[in-house]
Amino acid sequence: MKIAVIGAGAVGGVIAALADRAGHEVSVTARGAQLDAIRAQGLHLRGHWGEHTARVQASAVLGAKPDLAVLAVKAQDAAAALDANAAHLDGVPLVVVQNGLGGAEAAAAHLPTTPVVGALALFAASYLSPGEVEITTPASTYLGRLPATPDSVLELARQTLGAFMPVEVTPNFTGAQWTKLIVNQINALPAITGLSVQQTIADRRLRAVLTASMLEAVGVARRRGVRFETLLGLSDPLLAAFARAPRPIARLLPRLMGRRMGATPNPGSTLQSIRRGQLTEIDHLNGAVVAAATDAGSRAPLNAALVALVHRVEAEGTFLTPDEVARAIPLTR
Ligand SMILES: NC(=O)C1=CN([C@@H]2O[C@H](COP(=O)(O)OP(=O)(O)OC[C@H]3O[C@@H](n4cnc5c(N)ncnc54)[C@H](OP(=O)(O)O)[C@@H]3O)[C@@H](O)[C@H]2O)C=CC1
Ligand SMILES: CC(C)(CO)C(=O)C(=O)O
Repeated sequence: MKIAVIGAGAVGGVIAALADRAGHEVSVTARGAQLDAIRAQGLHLRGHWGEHTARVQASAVLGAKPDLAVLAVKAQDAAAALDANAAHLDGVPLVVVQNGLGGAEAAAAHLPTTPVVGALALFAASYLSPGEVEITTPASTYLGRLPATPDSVLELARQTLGAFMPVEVTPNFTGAQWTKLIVNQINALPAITGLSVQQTIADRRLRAVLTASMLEAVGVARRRGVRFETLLGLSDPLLAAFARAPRPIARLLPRLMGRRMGATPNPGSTLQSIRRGQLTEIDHLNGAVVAAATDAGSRAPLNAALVALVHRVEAEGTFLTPDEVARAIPLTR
């Protein structure tokens, strides 16, 4: 099958390399040093799903219509990437792999003649040098149909991707987006401190901030009537118990999440953008919690403070120490 991946970074690079290893005819779009490296020496995958060098067709924009396309750019780049490739996406099933709320829905609204499947990657991947992608934690990718997407398109995506990577389908995609957004509360602190996800969770001061921001995000979701989908060990009843638990008990949940992530250092996708000197996706992660709170007539001050600190690091290029974070985000409990 002809599979195109738009945005062959960490997640897109993994999917493209796995599709190539499975024998598909793969084309990717990329830019800058990543495009040059893929053209010159292929796309090299390593980590939990083995080693593979994929010699794929690489360009700045797609040159032909594929049978299935995957969009794997950060949220802030999605509209421009869709516009640039729109000529070859008309009627083509498109899997949108994006954290945050509403990425798949926005893509579907942007390209009304393209049937869209939403996807949440639960695996963790790093792209820290051009042409090299690494799986740091293996896990499934959850797929969900949008209201206007035919079942046959979801089934095509499930069968095609599921043949070379672990895939699950959920009927509660909104709930899955919210559970993943709770998991992605882990993204901001590594971007602020330069520490890995595992180091962040191991630090008592940072774990306290993380727990508090997760509790705030769970509260916002509840006020909006969200039923969390079960993923990565987080379920609706578990998150309800987390919200009710005394704070020292609640702080065990990030520890559990860290343990599930394993020992390979995971910078998270937001710190990876900082390390590459790029703007981050934070407005679509903690920023989405702030927007959802505002929509529900309430506030999410901790999530807003984390967004502001990530923007400060983007602008100044200097990480904060855990003590500086604790001073910048004083907790009442
Ligand atoms: N990394 C991870 O572990 C996980 C990430 N996610 C989510 O998946 C999505 C993708 O993240 P991730 O793979 O980490 O991001 P990356 O930044 O690693 O990859 C995106 C790639 O797309 C490129 N790109 C952006 N716009 C265009 C364009 N118009 N044309 C061609 N290439 C383009 C980027 O180039 P450039 O580098 O120049 O910006 C980059 O190489 C995000 O929503 C993220 O939150 C979900 C689960 C895990
Ligand atoms: C869950 C996590 C942190 C995995 O790396 C992720 O989704 C991200 O980095 O954006």
